[in-house]
Amino acid sequence: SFSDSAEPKKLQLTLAILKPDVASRPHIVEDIHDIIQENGFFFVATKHLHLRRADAEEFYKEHHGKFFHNRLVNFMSSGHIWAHILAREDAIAHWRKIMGPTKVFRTIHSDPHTIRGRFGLTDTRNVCHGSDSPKNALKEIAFFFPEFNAEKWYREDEPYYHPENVSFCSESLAHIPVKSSDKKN
Ligand SMILES: Nc1ncnc2c1ncn2[C@@H]1O[C@H](COP(=O)(O)OP(=O)(O)OP(=O)(O)O)[C@@H](O)[C@H]1O
Ligand SMILES: O=c1ccn([C@@H]2O[C@H](COP(=O)(O)OP(=O)(O)O)[C@@H](O)[C@H]2O)c(=O)[nH]1
Ligand SMILES: [Mg+2]
Repeated sequence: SFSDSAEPKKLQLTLAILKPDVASRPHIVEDIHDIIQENGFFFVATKHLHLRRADAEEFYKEHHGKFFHNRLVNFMSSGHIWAHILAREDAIAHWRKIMGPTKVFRTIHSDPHTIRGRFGLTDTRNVCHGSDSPKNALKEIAFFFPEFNAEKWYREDEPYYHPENVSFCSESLAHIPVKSSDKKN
């Protein structure tokens, strides 16, 4: 049954961001949300927000001192973004694969059918972000969704995330699992 918590955990969580270059273009956001669903990801939670400069500094502090750091932080705090907790088997690697390589000026030639290859503007304004390791995924999820308890999610929700057992709420941009206690038999 779906609720057997002894089942091995199948889904991995990652943090995806749609950056200000695309977040300001609703039709592209819709296309990317469709691509995410077509690739078998579940939307666990979504926020539409505007980072303050200091928050963008904090989020990208691993890049402090690099030549692109200042423009990256300015860019990331220049407008609204979408933050998504996504779940899928191998979510971290798969999301980065469909995003495509970082540098858009190369990616438009090498991987034109990836998300960055299709929609990217420049090496900075490159559409999207994806966590690069399980440890960073949890850190980044906590940054944007401090109220989200990953341990509790794995315990109470992950077993219910099956394609035939979730409904997509387009208002909140989240897949809502149907738990057996909610089902009217
Ligand atoms: N050479 C560069 N020139 C301009 N901007 C860059 C360059 N390298 C990276 N950036 C910007 O900094 C971000 C973070 O760089 P990083 O090396 O972590 O790439 P990434 O992991 O592919 O991207 P992200 O962390 O946003 O998912 C990039 O997504 C891009 O916006
Ligand atoms: O000191 C520098 C500054 C820029 N670039 C490159 O210059 C290009 C344009 O920068 P970017 O894509 O960040 O443009 P922006 O979005 O800032 O207009 C990119 O290929 C960067 O990697 C570089 O190699 N060294
Ligand atoms: Mg990165």
